[in-house]
Amino acid sequence: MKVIIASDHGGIELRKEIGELLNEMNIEFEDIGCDCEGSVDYPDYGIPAAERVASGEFDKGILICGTGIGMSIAANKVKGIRAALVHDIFSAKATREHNDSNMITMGARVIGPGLAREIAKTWLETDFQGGRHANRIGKVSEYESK
Ligand SMILES: O=C(CO)[C@H](O)[C@H](O)[C@H](O)COP(=O)(O)O
Repeated sequence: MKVIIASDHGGIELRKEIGELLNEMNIEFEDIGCDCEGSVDYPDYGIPAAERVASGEFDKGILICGTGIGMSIAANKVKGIRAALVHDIFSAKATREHNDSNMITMGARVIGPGLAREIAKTWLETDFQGGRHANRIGKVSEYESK
């Protein structure tokens, strides 16, 4: 599995924490920043990361901003991306099983590093269930392709 991670200025520390987790899990990943002193705009990092997941270069992506909301909105504009804003373990598991989410977003101003690590680990280790959920995802993809 190959994972891409990115954040804006609000998520730098948490993104580094997630990078450490990926190292511990022996998961190959690329960290595309930001490595910035001041403020940056989340679409400048979230959209390129989402494009690289949508293209198949990466299997999954983890995006972090202050709230996770901006990153989620931006990533979901990219065709083929199912980015889930997740701040609890139940949703982390459910969004893999039911939504086959290929990205998660988290807010570094919402949750702490311990929970963020557990969410990322759960999400990375959970498989899509297919079946009725595949039909539903198909309907979203069909609409997206119009
Ligand atoms: O949460 C975010 C977007 O949904 C961003 O990470 C920022 O935290 C938010 O936009 C606030 O930005 P600021 O420039 O740090 O005030």
